[in-house]
Amino acid sequence: MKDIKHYINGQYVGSASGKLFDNVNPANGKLISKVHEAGRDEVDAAVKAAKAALRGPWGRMTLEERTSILHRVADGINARFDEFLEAECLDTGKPKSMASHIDIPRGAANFKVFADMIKNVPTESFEMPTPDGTGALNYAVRRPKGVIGVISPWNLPLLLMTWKVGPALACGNTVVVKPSEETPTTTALLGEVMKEAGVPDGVYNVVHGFGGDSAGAFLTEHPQVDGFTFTGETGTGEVIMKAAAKGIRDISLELGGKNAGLVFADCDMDKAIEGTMRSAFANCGQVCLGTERVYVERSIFDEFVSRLKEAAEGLKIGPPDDAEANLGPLVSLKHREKVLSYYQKAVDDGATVITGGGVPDMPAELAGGAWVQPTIWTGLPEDSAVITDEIFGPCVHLCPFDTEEEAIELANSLPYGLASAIWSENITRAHRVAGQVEAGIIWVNSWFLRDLRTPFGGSKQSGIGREGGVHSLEFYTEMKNICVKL
Ligand SMILES: NC(=O)C1=CN([C@@H]2O[C@H](COP(=O)(O)OP(=O)(O)OC[C@H]3O[C@@H](n4cnc5c(N)ncnc54)[C@H](O)[C@@H]3O)[C@@H](O)[C@H]2O)C=CC1
Ligand SMILES: O=C(O)/C=C/C=C(\O)C(=O)O
Repeated sequence: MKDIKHYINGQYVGSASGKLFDNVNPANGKLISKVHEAGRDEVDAAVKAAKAALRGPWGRMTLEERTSILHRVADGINARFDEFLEAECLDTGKPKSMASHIDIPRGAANFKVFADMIKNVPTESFEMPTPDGTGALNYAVRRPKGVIGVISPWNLPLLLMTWKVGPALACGNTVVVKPSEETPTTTALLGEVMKEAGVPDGVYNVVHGFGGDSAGAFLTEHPQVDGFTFTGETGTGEVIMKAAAKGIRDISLELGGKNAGLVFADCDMDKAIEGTMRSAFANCGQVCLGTERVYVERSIFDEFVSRLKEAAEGLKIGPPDDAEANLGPLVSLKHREKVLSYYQKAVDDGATVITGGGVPDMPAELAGGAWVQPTIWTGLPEDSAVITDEIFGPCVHLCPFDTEEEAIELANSLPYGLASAIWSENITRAHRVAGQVEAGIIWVNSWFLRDLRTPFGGSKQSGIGREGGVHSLEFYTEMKNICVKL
């Protein structure tokens, strides 16, 4: 049985405690590997290696050298594409058809895009008058922030981890990554690619383990980490924020959501159905940008419900290797328990179950997997927990509205503000509504269309800060102003 070790200072090392935990395939419940759980000592060694590497060859490299290495990292991921794909799909159960188009290519792109960006983004400069008439020149330079603690989730493991590691390294930082305990493999594998690409030892470190009282907490409590970037649940974000406050460390938090889709009667129905299918069911509903509540203008409500039902019932549930499958399992049986508890709650709160609501029949070899049916409800009151909580499953509640004002009010009614999808062919309305929905990311007539140069993050309880484009560079660097009296 394969064991997955930490990657510290350029070496794979096991835990001194000998503590290992199981990494289970969610498609069949079988053990994939054993994973070393880091104690405080391994986390300390990783942070110290990262600190030392800042002063080593990495810190002395020219921008050109550093960015060429990051291009080699991207090329290295692509060269081992099938290995990354296999590992990601074993850990998550997601269809290979999806991971080969989204997860793995984005893992490589996250290095290339930010390596190119850091070379091309200017900094500011201001000339100023002085009383003696000679003047002064101010100019800003970027310096790395230091050691960045990266705590990443399980839903898009390689994509979301590299979304942080790519810009952090492009800006000259070093990192200690704590991947989700559910999906450790691709983060571990990336250590090999880093080595092959010539990334100096200590620049990229990985420690495995859980959150509280384990590797995650040990990392956030470590005083030599200079900043933290995290994607995951809002409650976890609060805990990390508290830990970061000690020592005044910077944070970037991309947290939970309960995003609204708004479908107006003047939409292109085919596009709205196709888009809502993806925003409700892609990655088995485990995308923070997904729309678990969709409000549909009353005049097209019945048609929308029946067409979405037909499309959802056409989804093919299956394991990663099934080329026809477009719905994999949830990440774990534990997560399925949570999702199924909301399926039950929906019934208790009086929902009409349009489709799904339970566990599908699967062949015997997949019976131990974390399968759930794609589910559509109508008829729930807006204060039901099914409407107010992030479920993170393949489910959506559909609710009719009568006016644009009502749709906006419904979209804005929750304390989250991550994303929204608006469906309307009336461009004036689309702009007007987009401007009023309280969320960091609004898609009009699309969903999850990503340009990595754009600001990405949530408002309200969906996060603090923005990453993407120059916003990543802002977070991963310290801007220093140099004022020269002429
Ligand atoms: N992308 C997103 O927005 C995600 C949202 N979620 C939501 O969170 C719910 C729970 O899933 P979890 O995996 O438990 O999410 P989580 O937020 O607890 O875990 C995400 C990462 O944070 C780490 N972590 C947890 N507690 C920590 C702590 N005290 N200190 C430092 N690191 C810590 C975990 O080990 C993991 O690497 C899901 O049902 C879903 O609703 C989960 C994963 C991703
Ligand atoms: O950066 C992206 O394109 C995707 C982001 C998705 C999440 O942050 C998520 O699902 O957690």
